[in-house]
Amino acid sequence: MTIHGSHPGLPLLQDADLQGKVVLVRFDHNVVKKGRIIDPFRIDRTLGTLFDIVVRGGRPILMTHVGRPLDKKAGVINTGPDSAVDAIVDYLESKLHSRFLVPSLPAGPQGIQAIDTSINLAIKRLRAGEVAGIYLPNTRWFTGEESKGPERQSFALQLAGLADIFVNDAFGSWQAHASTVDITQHLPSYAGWLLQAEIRHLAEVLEPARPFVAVVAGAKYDTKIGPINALYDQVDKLILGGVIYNTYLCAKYGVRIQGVAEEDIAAAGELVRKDKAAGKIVELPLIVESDVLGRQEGAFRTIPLSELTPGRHLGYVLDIDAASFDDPAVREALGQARTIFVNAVMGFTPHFTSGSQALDTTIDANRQAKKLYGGGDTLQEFKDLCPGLYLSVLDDAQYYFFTGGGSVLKAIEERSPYGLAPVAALIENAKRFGRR
Ligand SMILES: Nc1ncnc2c1ncn2[C@@H]1O[C@H](COP(=O)(O)OP(=O)(O)O)[C@@H](O)[C@H]1O
Ligand SMILES: O=C(OP(=O)(O)O)[C@H](O)COP(=O)(O)O
Repeated sequence: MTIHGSHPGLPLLQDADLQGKVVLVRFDHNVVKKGRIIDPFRIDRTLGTLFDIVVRGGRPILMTHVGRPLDKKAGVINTGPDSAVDAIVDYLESKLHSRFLVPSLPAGPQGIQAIDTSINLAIKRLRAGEVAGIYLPNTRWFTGEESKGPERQSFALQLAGLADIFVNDAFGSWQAHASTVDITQHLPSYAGWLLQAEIRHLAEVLEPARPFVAVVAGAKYDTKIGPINALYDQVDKLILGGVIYNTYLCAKYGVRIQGVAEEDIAAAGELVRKDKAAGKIVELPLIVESDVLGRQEGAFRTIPLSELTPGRHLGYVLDIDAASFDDPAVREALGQARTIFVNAVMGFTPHFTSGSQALDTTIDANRQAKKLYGGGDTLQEFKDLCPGLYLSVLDDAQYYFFTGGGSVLKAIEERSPYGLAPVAALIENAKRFGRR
């Protein structure tokens, strides 16, 4: 098996017979913040799959998750307009000049319990060609999507009942949920065009030209700390920022930073221990402390790491000072690299953006490295902060933009794209349905 070609057991959309079939397709259109599309890049990358399905006679039912509406502590799913798919549907309708139906399903505090029979009329209209597609509500609004109880199986079965075929084109959605994994137990399932392309490009981070430098920052500490620990073993240098860096600094220097939980500091301890022996982490030496969770003149300041004495309590740490990228060790790491993977929003957006901007321009100055970016917010920041650079490198062979950041980290942790649970589920499905 090689990751340059596709896994021989991966069922491919191009091999599916779609004529007259209802095709349930899972995308990662998770690009909506507070009800508005921030950057449609992830949607645009899936239009080829949608076109292919329709052109070959398939009738599509689309689905995606948006945000993280499940409040794990309260056990409540927030089904408000902020995490609705409506903005995605508006975008598709204006881009494709087509109409999509969004079924309205009743939701309680635990989300949507079931797909009721009102969907049948929508499917009838879909089959009759009266609408271009159906777009289901946010998958994470359904009780069963992330549940560990029987609701999960029942949601997967209800989804399967809507369609003849399942297609996964949601590279960014690596978490094993009902709409990415369990559904494959019930329908013949295939990898879409985007998923296939992303898997091919993963070879560049799984078998990288060295030195290989990863820059990881942002806010999703809970799901990224495990993969970062594994990533550490495979990189030559690691640069951290954002909330992830804050937890590392607490563990390393014995300081406390406002908003950083004790259990997160404990989890970062493993990284600190590893780095004592291997010394791969290149520290950004200047951090920005703020008294408020926002930007207020006079309320924030730059602190050098040399002032982090044990026991010191800092306020919020909300950015990396851009001058950190003039540090010789940082310049050397980013300047000498042959492969750079970036899943890194360096500061608390939209208030603090200097760190991310300095990162992007420093990386671009390395003309020999392959530069691979991944992550919804990471790409959006790149585009917003360096619009000229972003446009000029979109078709540059030295750059590649993945539609998921956590997915790339997870694949590195698994050392293979086929270790991603939704991809493994497709391979299992092909065996079960006897197609490979
Ligand atoms: N120091 C910080 N404190 C709080 N939030 C931060 C900090 N640094 C970055 N962030 C936030 O991290 C988010 C991006 O993180 P994440 O979702 O993990 O990135 P991506 O979508 O690129 O994978 C942004 O909303 C940004 O505001
Ligand atoms: O935005 C996403 O991931 P990313 O921020 O790591 O790129 C994906 O939609 C996955 O979202 P999740 O991390 O809430 O499962």
